[in-house]
Amino acid sequence: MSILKNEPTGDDAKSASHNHQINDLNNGNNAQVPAVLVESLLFSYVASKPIIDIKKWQLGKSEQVFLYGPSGCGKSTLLNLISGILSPQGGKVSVLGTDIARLKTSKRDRFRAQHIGVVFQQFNLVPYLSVLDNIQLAMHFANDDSNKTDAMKKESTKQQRIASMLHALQLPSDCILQKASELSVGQQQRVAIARALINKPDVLIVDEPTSALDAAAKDAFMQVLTDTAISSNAALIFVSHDQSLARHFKRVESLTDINYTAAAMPEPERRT
Ligand SMILES: Nc1ncnc2c1ncn2[C@@H]1O[C@H](COP(=O)(O)OP(=O)(O)OP(=O)(O)O)[C@@H](O)[C@H]1O
Repeated sequence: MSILKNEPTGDDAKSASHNHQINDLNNGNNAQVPAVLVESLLFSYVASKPIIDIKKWQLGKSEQVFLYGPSGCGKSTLLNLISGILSPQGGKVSVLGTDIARLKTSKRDRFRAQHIGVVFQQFNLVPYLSVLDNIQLAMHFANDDSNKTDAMKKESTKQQRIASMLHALQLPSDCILQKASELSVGQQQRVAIARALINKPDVLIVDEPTSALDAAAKDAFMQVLTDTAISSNAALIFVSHDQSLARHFKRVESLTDINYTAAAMPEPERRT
């Protein structure tokens, strides 16, 4: 599925903005800089109950990891820290060398839109919008007005790019104008991947979106997800409690092994 790398796009604008931002911030275009680096990370929702305590964890550029752990061990919390939705009380998360929590809100939102793609458990598609509009919304948030090129502005180019992405994800071309709510669960998952990848993120974060699928559909979803992440050159963090999905990954880790707090928590699933 090399089309994701070859289609005509507003990439010039994106990479100019990308390089400028990364050079400015922390020299993140250096191949040595990991996609994600977690150092001495501490987070709690309430002071007396720390949820995340990770000394060091990292993910290389284009690397794929399966991170599993029981319900409540902090998987979604960690993903929210990595994507800058939550800010830690201690330590830091660097994405491409940038300490995302230290960016001002508007820069953080732009950085997230340009460099991080997220597929949520519930997909978070806008149900009454078409597939096209759902994906264009993500493109809009990543758009850097100061670096817009004519190509990026052209509606037809955007639509062509979305159509290529949907094709790569094996979605029928006529679904592009359908409302998200009219699609099957499996189709919605693929649209959620398309939306997460449309801005060519450096890091793709996927939070257990397979629970509604049967075994065969899960396998097909995992295959298309990992293939698309590879062809997009995105590092992939996939979290789940379902260890049967681990076989799709070379790197498999338990969050309870890297998170001191989770390891110390009395989880019902580990007591049995
Ligand atoms: N907004 C919040 N305020 C307070 N506590 C929270 C909040 N969100 C999550 N928690 C708690 O933090 C812990 C970790 O939650 P989190 O959602 O990260 O776990 P998870 O591993 O993703 O779980 P699941 O697999 O069920 O989605 C849980 O004990 C949860 O109750």
